[in-house]
Amino acid sequence: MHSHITEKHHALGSFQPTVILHGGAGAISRASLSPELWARYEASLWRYLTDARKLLDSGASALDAACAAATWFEDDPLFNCGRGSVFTEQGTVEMEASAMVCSLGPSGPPAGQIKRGAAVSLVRNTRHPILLAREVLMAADGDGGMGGTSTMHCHLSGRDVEEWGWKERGLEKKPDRWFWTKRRWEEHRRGLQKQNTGYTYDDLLASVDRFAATEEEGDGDDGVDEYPSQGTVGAVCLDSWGNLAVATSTGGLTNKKVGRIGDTPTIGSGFWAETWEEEVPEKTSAMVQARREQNLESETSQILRPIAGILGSCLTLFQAHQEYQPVINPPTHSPVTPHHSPPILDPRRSTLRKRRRAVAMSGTGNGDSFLRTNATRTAASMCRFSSRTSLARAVSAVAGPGGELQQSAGDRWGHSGEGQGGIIGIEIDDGPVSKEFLVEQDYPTIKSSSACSSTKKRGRSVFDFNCGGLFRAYYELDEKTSRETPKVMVFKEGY
Ligand SMILES: NC(=O)C[C@H](N)C(=O)O
Repeated sequence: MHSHITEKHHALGSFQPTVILHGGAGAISRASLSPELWARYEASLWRYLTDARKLLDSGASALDAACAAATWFEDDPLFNCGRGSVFTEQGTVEMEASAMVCSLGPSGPPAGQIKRGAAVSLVRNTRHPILLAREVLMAADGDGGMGGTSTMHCHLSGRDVEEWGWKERGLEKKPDRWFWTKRRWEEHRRGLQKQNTGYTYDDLLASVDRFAATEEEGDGDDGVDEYPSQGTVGAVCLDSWGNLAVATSTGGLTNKKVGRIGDTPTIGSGFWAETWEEEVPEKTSAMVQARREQNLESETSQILRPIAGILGSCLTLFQAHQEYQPVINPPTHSPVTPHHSPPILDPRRSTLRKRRRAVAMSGTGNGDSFLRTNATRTAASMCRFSSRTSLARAVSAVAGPGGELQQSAGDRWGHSGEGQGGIIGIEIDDGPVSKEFLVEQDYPTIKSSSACSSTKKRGRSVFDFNCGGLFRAYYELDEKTSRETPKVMVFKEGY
């Protein structure tokens, strides 16, 4: 089943691999999610989480592991992607997928670095749309019929790219009915209730298939009736070399217009990965810091004492303009406020060093809202342009309660699915900075911080959502024992 691991590396690197998955977000409630149905989601998420982690631990790259996890979801009719995708208004299936990578590792560019991100949309008959997105990501000049500048395209759509995937890249083609599930069909019909024509799922199966029927058929009845489909899937992986990768796959929204493109294949909206370098105060021991401060005090007083009287008020003004870094205040609309104002760091008191950081994210929810807010790049930009902002904080500001997505729905919030969603992600950096420097702590960062005794550097897995639930799976770290435990959740609290 898990046949998409392509690379094995012999020596593992200095990062502790990790993975976080989502299986969709939306107005999920206990009433709509029976214990039996939850048990099925939990089992699938658990299996894909632990299997992806095994791949990473045995040397798979972040891109391989993230794409492999997405293919497992794509074959699982429980989720709205691949087999089990929702129907369009016209009763067709149009899938979308994307992949993106970035790296902190010193060992050269990871797979796909040249292009970094790529996506496909309007995919109808490819068994694993995520593998098609991956092929577009990897396509290089003179390679398999996508020569010239076309190799640099980062979003391809429709029949031609599918044909290329099947013919040039050996991807698997499946007939329409492979993707049709009774559950999605019922959802589709319920959504179109007002125009009910009495056309049934059996009629659908009997209708003209674009291909001859094959031995494999869609999962006719998966026993799931009521739960509204939100199940876009996403996998964010960190491999041992400090590469981050994100893979996202979806059937889109139930009864979407034919031809509608959502956030999943739109770079910066439903997925993003980015690395950068920034200057931060070096983490120094308390003694060194105290000595430095003493020296600074005495230097300052030697210079200033004779002219203190004259310059007094001017100096105050001058210092006010020497603040090291703009502090991003939490958005005023967000109920999430840090308990303390972080101190302003004086560059004269700290040695600056270069720090490399990287983040990768996958979103799920109302894709049009993700498009309108450019959700995932917005969160990355908060981190990038204020080095004091953690990914946990940025994700909450965008996808948490009262955040940017919710705000974007305006008066329509709560009346439709607009604005609803969630984001998962992983953040890594190449070394610690003083705690006071960071504006964070009060956000749902999963305990996986670098502050543990292991010699491996760790990523920080994060998530937040503004709606009833987010199907998610990740590893939680016990800082005392350094043991990591797989965790599968849907609501804020346990099921
Ligand atoms: N369930 C989802 O996440 C749907 C997807 N974001 C879309 O709007 O296409």
